[in-house]
Amino acid sequence: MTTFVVSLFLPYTIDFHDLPEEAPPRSLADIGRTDSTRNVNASQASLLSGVSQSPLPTPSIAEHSDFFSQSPTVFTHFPKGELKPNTLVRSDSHVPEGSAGLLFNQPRSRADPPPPATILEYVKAQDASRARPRNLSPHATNRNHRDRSVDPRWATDWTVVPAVQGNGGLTNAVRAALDTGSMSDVLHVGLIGFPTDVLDAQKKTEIHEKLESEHESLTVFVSDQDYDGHYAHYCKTILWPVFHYQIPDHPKSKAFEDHSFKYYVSLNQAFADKVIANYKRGDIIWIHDYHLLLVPKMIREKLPDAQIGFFLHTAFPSSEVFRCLASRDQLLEGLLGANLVAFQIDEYAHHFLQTCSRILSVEATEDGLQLDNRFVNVFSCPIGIDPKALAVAREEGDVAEWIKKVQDRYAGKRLIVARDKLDNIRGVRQKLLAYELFLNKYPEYKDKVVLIQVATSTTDNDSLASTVSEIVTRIEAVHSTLAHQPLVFLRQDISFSQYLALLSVADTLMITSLREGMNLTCHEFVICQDGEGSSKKHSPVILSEFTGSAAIFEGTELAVNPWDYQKCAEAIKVALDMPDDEKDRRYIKLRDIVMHHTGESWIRNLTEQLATVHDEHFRRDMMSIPRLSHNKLIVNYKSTNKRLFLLDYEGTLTTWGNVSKTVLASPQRVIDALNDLLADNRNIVYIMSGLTMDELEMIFSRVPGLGLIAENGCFLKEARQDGWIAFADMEKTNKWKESVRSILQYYIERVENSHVEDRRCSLIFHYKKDGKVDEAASRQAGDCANHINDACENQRVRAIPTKDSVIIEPIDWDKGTAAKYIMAQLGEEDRPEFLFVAGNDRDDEVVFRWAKTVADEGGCANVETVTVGTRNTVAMATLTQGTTGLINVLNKLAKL
Ligand SMILES: O=P(O)(O)OC[C@H]1O[C@H](O[C@H]2O[C@H](CO)[C@@H](O)[C@H](O)[C@H]2O)[C@H](O)[C@@H](O)[C@@H]1O
Repeated sequence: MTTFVVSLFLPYTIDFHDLPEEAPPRSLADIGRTDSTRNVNASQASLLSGVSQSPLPTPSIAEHSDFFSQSPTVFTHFPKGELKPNTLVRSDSHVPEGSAGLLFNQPRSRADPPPPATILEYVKAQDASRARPRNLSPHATNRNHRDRSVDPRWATDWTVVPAVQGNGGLTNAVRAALDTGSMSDVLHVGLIGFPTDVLDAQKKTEIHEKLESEHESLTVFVSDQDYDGHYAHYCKTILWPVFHYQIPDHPKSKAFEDHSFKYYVSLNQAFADKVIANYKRGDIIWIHDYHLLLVPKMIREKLPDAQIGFFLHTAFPSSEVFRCLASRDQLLEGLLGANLVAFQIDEYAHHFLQTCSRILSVEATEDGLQLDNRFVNVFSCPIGIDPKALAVAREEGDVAEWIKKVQDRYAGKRLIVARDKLDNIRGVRQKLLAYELFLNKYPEYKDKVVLIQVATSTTDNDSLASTVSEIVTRIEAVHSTLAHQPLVFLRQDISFSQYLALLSVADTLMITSLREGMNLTCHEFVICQDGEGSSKKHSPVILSEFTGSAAIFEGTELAVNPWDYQKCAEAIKVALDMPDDEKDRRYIKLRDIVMHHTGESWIRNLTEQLATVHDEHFRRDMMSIPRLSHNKLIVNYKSTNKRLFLLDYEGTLTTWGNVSKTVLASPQRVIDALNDLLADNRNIVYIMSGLTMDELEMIFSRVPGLGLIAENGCFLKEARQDGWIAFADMEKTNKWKESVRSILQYYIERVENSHVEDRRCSLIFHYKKDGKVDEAASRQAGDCANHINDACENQRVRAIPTKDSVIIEPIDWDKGTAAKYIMAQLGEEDRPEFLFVAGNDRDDEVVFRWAKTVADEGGCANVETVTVGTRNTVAMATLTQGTTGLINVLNKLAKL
């Protein structure tokens, strides 16, 4: 049994080391590196050898950069500088887009340049392309076009090296799970991290084979156009900002049109095809992150029984933000191909449930989403780090040396450290503004504190970079003196050893992301702060409340709202002034959390959860639910003297129609079957229904002794008794109805031909128009259900969207609670020896579940639950002949 770990980038890439290096791309300067960064320069070398020390008490910013510019080659990305496959990497890798090729010798993209940034230019380009003669290749007139043909120079020597880009947290978690045996037989599926148009077919085959046979990796090859269009354009320009609450609506934004969605689809399809071609029955498929949202559905279409899990590493926004995406339906439907969709924290899972219920009008429950013929479980499970491997890495290589160097260089200073990718979501601008405010507000700290901010740049964020530069310059101009610079702003990455050293000596770590799925840097900080004697720090973490990590740190961090500069400035002061005993108290809890939520336990939880839900889905699948065995039923019926029947009405004993339109007289054969059953006084029979008490009385007036459950469990007429029992408190009911009615009024005004049906204990919002449901109406209905669920949470009511209505009913009373009551009333003496439950719909599942508990707990020896519907169910048996089949069964029993 193989586990496919499907994520955009493989944990490996290729270095074509013997080849003359490719010319750097135009954006190189933006990335903040030059080609010389591949070599250690003289001053860095002398610094590294420890020969040179700055003559100034504290160095200038440029010298600070020199101080940290150890040897920015690929080796500095790994502990001990080893290029060992499966090595530990930084969890939040933050490798700037397109920069991996600067570390290794790798081809550049042959794809056409991106569409112009402004709408105006885009329209001009479109017009020009339309005016082009038909028989001419569009590339022939494109001056920027790069030659797409293969280049024989790349048929050179190459080696497999660990990748620096991709999801470091995932790589570390898989490695830890393999080490501990929580996982075995893994097959990674992904890109090798650079554009491959330039490689010939033979080279691609060689690479594919080597990675498959020696590194358990299946390489997905896509065209450079798909690669760029998918990653740089759709993922980075549209999905990434939206998933982090930034709607790209600036007129200059390239996201004005989803021109790149087609590349997203195409790359997702290539991933799905690769998995499908290599899948064997019983394999497990895990798909990771926002780059591959469509893959679950694409795989499900070809492998209906496969065990598919999806984990989203980023945040998932509120439905109000998600709905701005033009391809929102396809993206959600893509995810719903999985058996399990998992998120870092409950908040994101909740947003996803709400978004699906709102946009796709599907029923959301606490556990997941009920689709027409399948259930998709939704779950949250935070990723973590590998604390053991990190602790070992801290003891190795030149980490101790760097700790010493940093301590010496900043002796007597309090250090605030941070390492972020310089993109809009990391809140670096906000952090600098808060720090500036701190320096202004608390001048007594000016000479005592240094913020070391490592900002790994992105390729395409000129405006953010210049805003940040302005703030850096201002802080320097106002607060730096000849002897002290309170800000060290590094526009390039530091080595792994320096990173561990900085985290070890810091007096606080400051993370101010505006949104972030998790943020594993602060987990790594916690581990680095541990130690004995003088190496023990236990410094606090200042952490944005908008990160997943803040949700699991339970207040042991100093939580901040990054937009609240005053509070952020105060948090810095609190962190620096914190007494040791409080530091220790917070630290011990933080460490427990980080040690508990590890990458390895994350994999274990996800694997277990997926196996459980897949098994459940498989059992629920109609194909695997056995047909009702008439023989067994007859034998059990004949051998028992106390029998209880709970029979759903609409859709089970009579053909399904809208609740309000069900014919108020039941077919004679139903009446006859029920009367025949009741003729045997060893039988107790109940009808379960959404209809009102009056409606049921009218329909079953000719079946004396029949028990009735009205309005889905809110009212009960006990078998062979007169009068009704009301479970719901009518005063409370009238109160919630009043609030719900006012919400419904808003939707009635907006949805043509909609109306509200008022039942005693429930309200039904009907929105079917001329027998059809239009898309806009069903979207409004989804909104309506969410609106009610949010607003009336405390009133114990829920709104459930169905295909043509929204049912608003109490949470505390349902058919299951009525069934439980009936059983309790029968008492020990009359406890049934035979229990038969029949239903067809969502609201019957609670009764099936209750009956199963009765059987499991030994409350009844012969329990049979049967569904006449086609939905997923927990019922033990199915009756494919529908209502007719059920009536035949009842007739048969009555005649025995
Ligand atoms: O920049 P990308 O190649 O598109 O990848 C996105 C980011 O992936 C990783 O971060 C995500 O996963 C982390 C671990 O689950 C989580 O902490 C973070 O919040 C997620 O965004 C990677 O660490 C980042 O460098 C990438 O930018």
